[in-house]
Formats: sequence, C-alpha cells, structure tokens
Amino acid sequence: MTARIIDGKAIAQEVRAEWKIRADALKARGITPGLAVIIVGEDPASKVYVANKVKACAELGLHSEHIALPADTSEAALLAKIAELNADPKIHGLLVQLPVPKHIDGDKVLNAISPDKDVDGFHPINVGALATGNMRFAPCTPYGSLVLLQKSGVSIEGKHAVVVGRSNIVGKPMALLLLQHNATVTICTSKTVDLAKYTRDADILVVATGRPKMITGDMIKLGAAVIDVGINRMADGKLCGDVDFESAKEVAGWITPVPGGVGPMTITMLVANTVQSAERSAGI
Ligand SMILES: Nc1nc(=O)c2c([nH]1)NC[C@@H]1CN(c3ccc(C(=O)N[C@@H](CCC(=O)O)C(=O)O)cc3)C=[N+]21
Repeated sequence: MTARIIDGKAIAQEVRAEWKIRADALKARGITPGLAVIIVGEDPASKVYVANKVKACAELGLHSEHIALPADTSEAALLAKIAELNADPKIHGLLVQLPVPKHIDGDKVLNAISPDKDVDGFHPINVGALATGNMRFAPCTPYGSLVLLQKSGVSIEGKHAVVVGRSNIVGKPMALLLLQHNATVTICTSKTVDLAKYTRDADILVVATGRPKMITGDMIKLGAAVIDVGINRMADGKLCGDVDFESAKEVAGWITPVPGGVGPMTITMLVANTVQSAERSAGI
C-alpha cells in the first residue's frame, strides 16, 4: 500500500480562499483585519515562519505588523508593547513568537495578551474554553491538523486517535480537538512504555515530539492517517519530520509530508483566527 499524500500547501490555498471571502466582506464594511507578531531575539527557524506569515497576510489583504525586539529586551518593555497592541484598534490578532529568551517569563507573556486577540489560543482563558468545548481560538497547529484530516475525508468520530507529545502548544490542544470530534483519544509521551503498542492501534496518529524520524513504518497501523507535526532541520540543511516518511508511507493510508504538510496550515489558521477575531470585534 502507498499512502495518499496530504498536500498541505494545496489545502492551505483552498482554506485561504474561503477566509479571503470573509476578509473581503469585512473590508467592504471598512474593517481590515490586522495581525501583529512580536519576536524577541534572533531565531533562524523563525525567519521562514515570519516570511510565510507575511505572504499569507498579503494574499488575504490583511494588515500585518512585525515587531522585532532585541534579545536583551526587558520583560517590562515586552509587557508594555503587548499592552499597547492590546489597545490598538487596528490589531485583531496578537502573538509573541515562542520561545522567548530565558530572562522573560513565558507564562507572564501569555497571560498579558488580551484573550480577545489571542490568535494562538495560548491564554489560559482560551485554553479553558477549548477544554470545556466553548472554543474561541483553537491553537493554529492542532486546528490546521484537524482541517487537514477533514479536508482529506478522514473520519474522526469513533476512531482511535493517538497523539504522541503532550506540549501545551500542540499535543494537549490536539487531543482536546479530536475529543471534541468524538474520537477515542490516547495521549503518549516520551516516557510511554512500549509506545509502538499504542501507535500501532491508532486509526489517526498525530506526532509532535521534536524527535526526527522517531515513528517508523512498523509502528503504524495499515491504512492509518498520519499527521507529522515535526519540523527538524538536519545537518545537511534539509527538513524532516518526526515520522520516517519513507517507511511510513508504505503502511499508512494518508500521510502529511514535511515540509508542505502541517506547516502551511499553521499559517493559514493563524490568518483565519485573525479574520474571525476581526469579525467578532465587529459584532458579526
Ligand atoms: N507563538 C507562536 N506561535 C506559533 O505558531 C509558532 C511560534 N510561536 N514559534 C515557532 C513555531 C513554528 N511555527 C511554524 C509555522 C509554520 C511553518 C511553515 O510554514 N513551514 C513550512 C516551510 C518550512 C521551511 O521551508 O522551513 C512547511 O512546513 O512546509 C514553520 C514553523 C509556528 N510557530
């Protein structure tokens, strides 16, 4: 068997076109959705992310601002910038690129972002809203992964979904979203004893561990849908996922590539959340 490759770039384009209609409707009413991204310090990986995000905002005709602060920016100065953007009516979505430098308390930063502009969905109020099924902003990577499954025709209800990785930004919210869609959900961690026992039982397998190629074909159920959230840069400069694509594609029913899988969808859902936030602020 050879898996159907889930084309994240193509699906991202399709979803962006849907959101462009909504952005255009807002602009017709004189409201341009606006996104602000704050980056503290230099991180080579964030350059691609920022470049792709700028492109997506431009495609949809959104207003976007990039605030690049030096690595030695104080916590107080960062919190002041967040307060300024919280109060800025041109800005409907605001995020601080993670991780922040060690001298800054990341939780304080997430708490400072207005829950109404928190397009990452990382503020405790929005985390709680997702956990109780009253979703406001779904975190972009899990949200994008869910849309990839839906657009690929993978059924979720009643299926066994296994999420490997329990981070606050991917694993935990992914598990909650799948649960919301009536999957039977198992969350595994790097400490899980006999991980393959769980992954081999997964109809839907989402991998977000940050460990290159740790899931191999022999750990996957025949016909499973495999979503690879990992983006690892190898010594040769090439990107690879947390799944060993070559062996996995022989067993899986569907699989996302890296790059060109979850990454483009993360950006798309960030833009979608920004448009949704602007709609909400306009009372739509
Ligand atoms: N507050 C916050 N929110 C985030 O959403 C966030 C963050 N911080 N910190 C960094 C990570 C990383 N991230 C990526 C999103 C898309 C691609 C992406 O577009 N990848 C493409 C291109 C990859 C490449 O060519 O390098 C792909 O996978 O095809 C990459 C990385 C969002 N992040």
